[in-house]
Amino acid sequence: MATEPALPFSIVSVVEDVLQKHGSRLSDIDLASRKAEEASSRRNEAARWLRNTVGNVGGKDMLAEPSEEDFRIALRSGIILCNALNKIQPGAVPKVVEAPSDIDNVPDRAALSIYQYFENVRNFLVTVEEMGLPTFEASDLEQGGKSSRIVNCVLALKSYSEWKLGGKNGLWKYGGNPKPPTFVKPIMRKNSGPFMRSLARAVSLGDKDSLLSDQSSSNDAVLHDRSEGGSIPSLYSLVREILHDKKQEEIPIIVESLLSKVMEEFESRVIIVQQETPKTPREDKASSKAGNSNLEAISDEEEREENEDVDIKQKQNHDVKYNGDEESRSRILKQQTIIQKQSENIQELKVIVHQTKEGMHCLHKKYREDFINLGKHLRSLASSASGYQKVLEENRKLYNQMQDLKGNIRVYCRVRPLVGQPNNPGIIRNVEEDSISLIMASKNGKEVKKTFTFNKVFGPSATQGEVFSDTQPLIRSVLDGFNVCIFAYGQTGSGKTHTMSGPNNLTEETVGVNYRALRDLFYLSEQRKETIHYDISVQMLEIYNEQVRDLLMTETSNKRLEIRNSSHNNGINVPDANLVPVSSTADVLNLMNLGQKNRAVSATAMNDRSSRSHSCLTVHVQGRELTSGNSLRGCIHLVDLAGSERVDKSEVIGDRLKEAQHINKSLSALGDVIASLAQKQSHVPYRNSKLTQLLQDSLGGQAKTLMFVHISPEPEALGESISTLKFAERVSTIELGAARVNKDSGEVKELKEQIASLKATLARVKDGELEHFKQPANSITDSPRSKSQLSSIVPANWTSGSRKLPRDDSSGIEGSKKAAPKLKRRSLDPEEIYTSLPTWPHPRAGVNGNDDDKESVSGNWNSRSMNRDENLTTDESVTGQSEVESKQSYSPLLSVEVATTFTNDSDELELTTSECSEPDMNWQSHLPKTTAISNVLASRPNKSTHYKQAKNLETRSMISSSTRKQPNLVSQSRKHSGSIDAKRRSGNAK
Ligand SMILES: Nc1ncnc2c1ncn2[C@@H]1O[C@H](COP(=O)(O)OP(=O)(O)OP(=O)(O)O)[C@@H](O)[C@H]1O
Repeated sequence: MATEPALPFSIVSVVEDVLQKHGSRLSDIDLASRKAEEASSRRNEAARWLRNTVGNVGGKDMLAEPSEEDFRIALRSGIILCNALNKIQPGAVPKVVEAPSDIDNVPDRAALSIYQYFENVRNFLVTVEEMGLPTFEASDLEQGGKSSRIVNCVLALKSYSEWKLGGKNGLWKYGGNPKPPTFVKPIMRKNSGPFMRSLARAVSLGDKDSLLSDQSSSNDAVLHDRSEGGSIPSLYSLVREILHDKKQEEIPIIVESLLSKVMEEFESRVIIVQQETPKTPREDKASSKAGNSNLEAISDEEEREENEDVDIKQKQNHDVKYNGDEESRSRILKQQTIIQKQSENIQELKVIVHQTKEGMHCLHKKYREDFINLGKHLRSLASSASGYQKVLEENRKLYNQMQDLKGNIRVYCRVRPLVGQPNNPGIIRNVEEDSISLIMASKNGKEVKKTFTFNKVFGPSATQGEVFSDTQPLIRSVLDGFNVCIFAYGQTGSGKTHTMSGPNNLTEETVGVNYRALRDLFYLSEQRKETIHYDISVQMLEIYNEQVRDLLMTETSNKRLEIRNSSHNNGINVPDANLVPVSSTADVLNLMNLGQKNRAVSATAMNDRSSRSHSCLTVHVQGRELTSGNSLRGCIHLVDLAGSERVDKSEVIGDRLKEAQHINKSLSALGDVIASLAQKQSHVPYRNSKLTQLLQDSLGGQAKTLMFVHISPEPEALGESISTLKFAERVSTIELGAARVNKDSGEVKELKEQIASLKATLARVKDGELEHFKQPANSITDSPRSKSQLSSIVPANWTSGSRKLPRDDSSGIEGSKKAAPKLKRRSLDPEEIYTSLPTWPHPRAGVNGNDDDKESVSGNWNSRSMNRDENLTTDESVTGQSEVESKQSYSPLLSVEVATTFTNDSDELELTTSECSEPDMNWQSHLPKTTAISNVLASRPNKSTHYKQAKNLETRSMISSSTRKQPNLVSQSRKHSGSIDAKRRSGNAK
């Protein structure tokens, strides 16, 4: 509920002003007669009441209308007063000294009066004061005293008596004019407080009636406590100061006049105040709100704070208005000013806070929008990344499909330039992109041009880089989990080693396929490192006289290495050979250097550095997809075959002859395998030679094969060249099924490894290879033996990425040169190469640094690997069974016959010897081509007349002369197979 606001001025201030304005005139008022009348009236009233109450005292009655002197004398003894008091309140004065009945006879009347005076008057005054009634001084009973105060006291008693007789209870409050403290020291009794407090309350703010009644009326009694305030002492003193020297009878008139003036002043001030009353803070706030839209957002809390401020101000205003102290008023005004300024500052701060909140809100909104947009952007990026991965997968798949369409056996032909005559074409007449024409002399002396077609033909001027550019896609397939075989075929001196390794003096331009292939592997694996982790390791093997040797051994060892089923050994078919991890091309060069040093080479009549052994650099790649954990493995065999020329030209005897026989045998076995693959026979005779065993996992439907056929342009090499080209042309017509990627999920891979390990252990136990059982050495880093070998191969400071063989390695090369003075070997010293190779950018990096994105890993690895797993055959070592097969399939012709014989048998042997015998292989029938290849091989010129030794004839009998002469190869081969076998057996017996 709303309360009336306090007035901005006090009663005291009004009375002060009125007194200042009219005080002098008040004193001029002649009120003597009125005062006298009023005093007489009041005295008579008091006298009558005493008379009625006390009656006769001492035989004398109080006069009804006594004079002032009579009234004083009558009361001077105190007896009437005490008796009157006891009448009102019995026992109030316990002992009243009565005057003797014969008071007139008392000798010392004056002394008795004094006695009475002291006892009765004192008791009366004390009691009256305790009752809260106005008192008077004892001297007022003497002559010259103020009888008006005695009258007041009596009238107060009368009023009290009437109040009490009226049956009222509680505290009786007297509003009369008490005795001023300045006249006499008040007698402070314990019960005097209530009377003084009631008087003080009566003269309070707005209680002008009580104030006036105090001074004027005889009905001075009941006043109501209606106000509170702290102005009583000031107001009291002001009025008292005006009235104290006035006569009793003048007071009512003075007060009346004063009151009227005060009323006028008061009313005028109220009017002024009402006119000047400022708008309330709430109204201010409302108008401020209307004018300032910014403040509309001020919260309720702020409004409450504002109201509190306003309340404080009002309270302070109130204090100021009602506090007459100018000093405190100015102090409060200062505080108000400060508060006002602070309030303004607060308002400014509130505006700033409001604006800041608005800004924060906007920022929050903006950030939220940005966040949402960022999320959308991220989602689209994630979607794009996912799509990109799918595109990559598809790209890889298409890439490998494209490779498949090109054929999994590809044949490239390369013609070496004529030695010392680079511009002399020799027997080569024309070289196209995919064909080569030779000039042959016919029987009648005319020249006959013979053309052969291949996947690619490189003329004498083709560079090493050009040759490799068409090989590169196969290298990438290795990282996609395919097996690849690249081998160089051709007669001695035709340039096989030049293509695979490079010439004697290696430069950036002249390094061969081996080095470039590994460099590509490292480059691509680095590009794919975000998705796939690759481990690359290398083996170097040599097949010499049908014995497998480790070219990475550091000590001379005649230990025969066994070739095993690679599926049992994590893709490694010669587990006992050193397998050296490599991480840079420098590692590769060092290893190739070591292998070159260990390679068995021997002099021949045709080429002082021709190798009479097959060398094979095998690179094993293990990949692990970082996201899925799937693993894949691929390997590439880089084979530099021994010379394919016929033995009679080599003019060798003894050991050289034996070497030639083994070489021919292995090359014939290679021809058998390829012919079988062309026939899509269920059995492929891989076991007929160490070479085909070694390359088994990289020949056929599981792999991609590239044959480099090398041709010498010399006229005297024409026969060998024609023979080689015919063989190669037939091979180039072979179409195999799609290659399969070797990819296992992590679980399948683990299980397969366990199975392979168990079966390998079982096989070794059967073979009595307990030592191997105890120390399986799949990797040079896995077995102590391999580690010791590695430490002997590699110096202690040879670490990955910076491996270099010491300088004295070249002395080792020199040593080998001394051992074989006719032989040269090319330098693979990394330092030599590096000094001649300033920088070696990736061939395609300059065009598009993201080749891998274009040609990448194939898809559906899992499905393929699962199919492959399901088709796993009985696990038996491929070793130890070649004898059986060699009897059945010795030459291409025989292989056709044998295949025809065994195709429907599907004996266990076939199932266990080749994964190519899987029933789901997509072989195509090319029977006429089979005849053709037979013709190619059979149509080799009968060089028996050139053989200078009878043993050479036996060697050449691998391809039956009678068969070669017959066009119907199949029937003829069948017809003569028995005699061929007889010849071979005879030769073997010799
Ligand atoms: N394309 C070529 N360009 C230039 N020189 C070549 C080329 N091919 C081979 N030669 C050179 O011909 C010679 C014989 O080559 P290479 O040793 O590579 O023959 P090969 O077939 O490996 O012989 P072998 O069977 O005895 O190992 C070497 O001096 C070699 O540098």
